[in-house]
Amino acid sequence: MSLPHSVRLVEVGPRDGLQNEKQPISVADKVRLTDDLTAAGLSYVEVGSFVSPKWVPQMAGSAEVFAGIQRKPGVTYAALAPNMRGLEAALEARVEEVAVFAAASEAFSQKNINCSIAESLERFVPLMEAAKAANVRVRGYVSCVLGCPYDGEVDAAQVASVARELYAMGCYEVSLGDTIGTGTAGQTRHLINVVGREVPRHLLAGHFHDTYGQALANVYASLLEGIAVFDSSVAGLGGCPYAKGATGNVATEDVLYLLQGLGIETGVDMDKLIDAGARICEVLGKANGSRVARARLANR
Ligand SMILES: CC(C)(COP(=O)([O-])OP(=O)([O-])OC[C@H]1O[C@@H](n2cnc3c(N)ncnc32)[C@H](O)[C@@H]1OP(=O)([O-])[O-])[C@@H](O)C(=O)NCCC(=O)NCCSC(=O)C[C@@](C)(O)CC(=O)[O-]
Repeated sequence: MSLPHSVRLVEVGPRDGLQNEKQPISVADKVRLTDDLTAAGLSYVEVGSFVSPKWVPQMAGSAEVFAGIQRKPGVTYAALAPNMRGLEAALEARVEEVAVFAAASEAFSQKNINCSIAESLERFVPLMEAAKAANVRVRGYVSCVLGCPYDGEVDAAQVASVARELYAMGCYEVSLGDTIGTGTAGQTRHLINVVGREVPRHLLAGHFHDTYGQALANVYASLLEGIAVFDSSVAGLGGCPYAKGATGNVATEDVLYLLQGLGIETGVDMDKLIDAGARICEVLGKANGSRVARARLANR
């Protein structure tokens, strides 16, 4: 299969990247991060989550963040919503798209959203109907597609089954999450082949965490399988509360560098993106998780 001509980057830094940070981060800093990312040319940003603040305290101020951002035409500002309550809050905050999230492993589903996989899918049905009535598109996530911190190996057929359910209930795209970053390129290609029998490949996205340093290889393996949408996080922000030692998502700067080298269009400006990552790392007092950003910043 030939490589795609263009790729859509789904920037998840303000949500997946920040959700596990223990230190307080001001609404102003979250707003600035989102605005910096869209100024760099990113056309899709997951800004926050409308989940229980007891479960994810860092996302509690998402409505305020949505109220503060400068909405640019052509940019989609999205958020997670796990249930009807989350959807209602998201609609009130004028979220343009929501994402529901299920898991391919039972143990992770219980730990993350306190219910079984089947229960989570049932819970999404009224949410999907209400979102459709409000003219809001819904993206679906499947977590633990290449391994679970509790159950270990995850069968690709199980991932395909959950992805098929999300697609059948109306998710316009299904993002496959290697939550603990243990997957390899060979496993990724196999996964896409199996899931691709249930959901058309052009409606699949790759969401790779970099815990084992395999994320960029997995992005490339996915490109070879015809995937053209990738979730990534500026400066490689993030972690996973359920996987000790987990790092963040693949860094947006590193994915952009890979894509530029392949001549694949994204519409993102590397220098502005690096500035956005450098700024939020300064706010967090954290090292930059992007190898490309570190190299470029050292040479400025
Ligand atoms: C799903 C629930 C709510 C179930 O949580 P629960 O405790 O089973 O639900 P509940 O209905 O009994 O509600 C418990 C409390 O939360 C409140 N509540 C209930 N819903 C909401 C809501 N929407 N917004 C605000 N508050 C809410 C509700 O009102 C109640 O408040 P209380 O009466 O105790 O004061 C909870 O488990 C939860 O919020 N989980 C979120 C977990 C999460 O956000 N995880 C991170 C995102 S997923 C991810 O990162 C993976 C991904 C997507 O990136 C892909 C990958 O890498 O794998």
